[in-house]
This record gives sequence, C-alpha cells and structure tokens, in this order.
Amino acid sequence: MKIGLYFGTFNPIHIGHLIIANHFAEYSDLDKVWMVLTPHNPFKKKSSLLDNNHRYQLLLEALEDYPKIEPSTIEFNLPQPNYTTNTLAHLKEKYPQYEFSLIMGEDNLRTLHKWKNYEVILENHQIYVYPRISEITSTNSLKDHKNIKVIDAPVVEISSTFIRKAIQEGKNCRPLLSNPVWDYIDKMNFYR
Ligand SMILES: Nc1ncnc2c1ncn2[C@@H]1O[C@H](COP(=O)(O)OP(=O)(O)OP(=O)(O)O)[C@@H](O)[C@H]1O
Ligand SMILES: O=C(O)c1ccc[n+]([C@@H]2O[C@H](COP(=O)([O-])O)[C@@H](O)[C@H]2O)c1
Repeated sequence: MKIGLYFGTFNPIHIGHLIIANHFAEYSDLDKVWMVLTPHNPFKKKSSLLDNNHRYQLLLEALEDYPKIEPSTIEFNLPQPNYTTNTLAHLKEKYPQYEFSLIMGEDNLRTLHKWKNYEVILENHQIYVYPRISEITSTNSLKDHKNIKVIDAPVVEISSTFIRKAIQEGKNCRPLLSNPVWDYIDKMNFYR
C-alpha cells in the first residue's frame, strides 16, 4: 500500500489543506493520504499554537467524510521539535509493509535543503510537490532530483495565519474552513 504523508501544524486545518489532500487521494497513485499533525515544527515558534489535542479534534471534524484521508497522531509521542527524518524512521519500523511518500508545497521544497538529513529523506522517499504562489522566483535545484515528482494541483492561497488573525479581528471567515471545523472553533472560543 502506498501512503502519502501530508505533514503540517494545521493550526487550524483549512480548505486549502483539504483541497490538496483530497486531490492527492483522488488523482494520484497513492492509496491513502495521512495528515500527520506536527506538535512542533523545528522552524516555527510554539506561541499561538493551539493544544495538540484540540488541533487533532479539528482534523477529525474536517476529515469525517473523507475515507481515503486519515489524521495521524504519530508525532505526538516522538521527541520535539519534530524532525521529519525521525518520524519517517519510526513509521518504517512500525509499518514495514507500507511505502511512504511525502506531499509538500513548492514553498517547503525550497527550504528542504535545511531539514535534518534531507539527503536521506530524498534517497528513500518519493516527494510529491504541488505548486504554491510565491514572490520568490529562484530556481530550485532539488526539483530535478529523481525522487521529486511535480504534480499539478489546485492553488488556493489561504493560510492558517490569515484565519487566526481574521478570527481575532472578529471577521467572518467561515468560507475558509469546513463547517464542523468552524463550529468547533466558535464553540470553544479559539483564536479570539
Ligand atoms: N492554502 C494552501 N494550499 C496548499 N498547501 C498549503 C496551504 N496552506 C498551507 N499549505 C501547506 O500545508 C502544509 C501544512 O500547512 P500549515 O499547517 O503550515 O498551514 P499554514 O496555513 O501554512 O499555517 P501557518 O499560516 O500557521 O504557517 C504545509 O506543507 C504548507 O506548505
Ligand atoms: O525535519 C526537519 O528538519 C523539518 C524542518 C522544517 C519543517 N519540518 C516539517 O515540515 C512540516 C510542515 O510544517 P508546517 O508547520 O509548515 O505545517 C512539519 O511536519 C514539520 O515538522 C521538518
């Protein structure tokens, strides 16, 4: 079985994430997409981060009607900050029968050379890269690596940062989140 790992902080999960995960679940050779919730990205500060369990609850709410996409808590019990190379080693040991690939936006590919053991990741896993809009136009040498597969996917440029700010300012951002996600955030008074 071929699993696509879509890693993220998901603070909160929004329709941009869902559109990508669903695109790969439906239009690629992946059998399943696992959305791996990262407690602590090594490149990000932990402030303004909602508790892991609440972010996970939002993933569960969002993915209820997507049988090919599963939320994963695999990083919850691994050392923090979460280096992807450690998570991949752990997954390989736990699920030797599965083939794991990564799904990432072009923006993340641009900083991949700064990730811990990025050469090992690239040698052992296919990376499916989808387009993002960016002001940075520099060419990306890793794009030519044999394990990088550039895939055309819909571009929806919204971010969790934008959503958190909108909620804090009392703006209506319902269209950017799936209904149960918005209802849970609203009920719990998150990000206000
Ligand atoms: N609108 C989007 N379309 C496609 N991919 C996205 C979008 N927003 C984020 N991603 C990607 O999804 C993964 C997880 O995203 P992440 O949780 O960092 O969301 P974010 O919206 O970028 O969050 P933040 O604004 O808090 O940094 C990352 O690989 C990120 O590049
Ligand atoms: O392993 C690394 O060195 C590394 C460096 C930066 C980011 N990552 C991972 O990239 C994923 C995307 O994170 P984010 O916060 O942009 O959603 C998340 O799982 C991080 O742990 C991993």
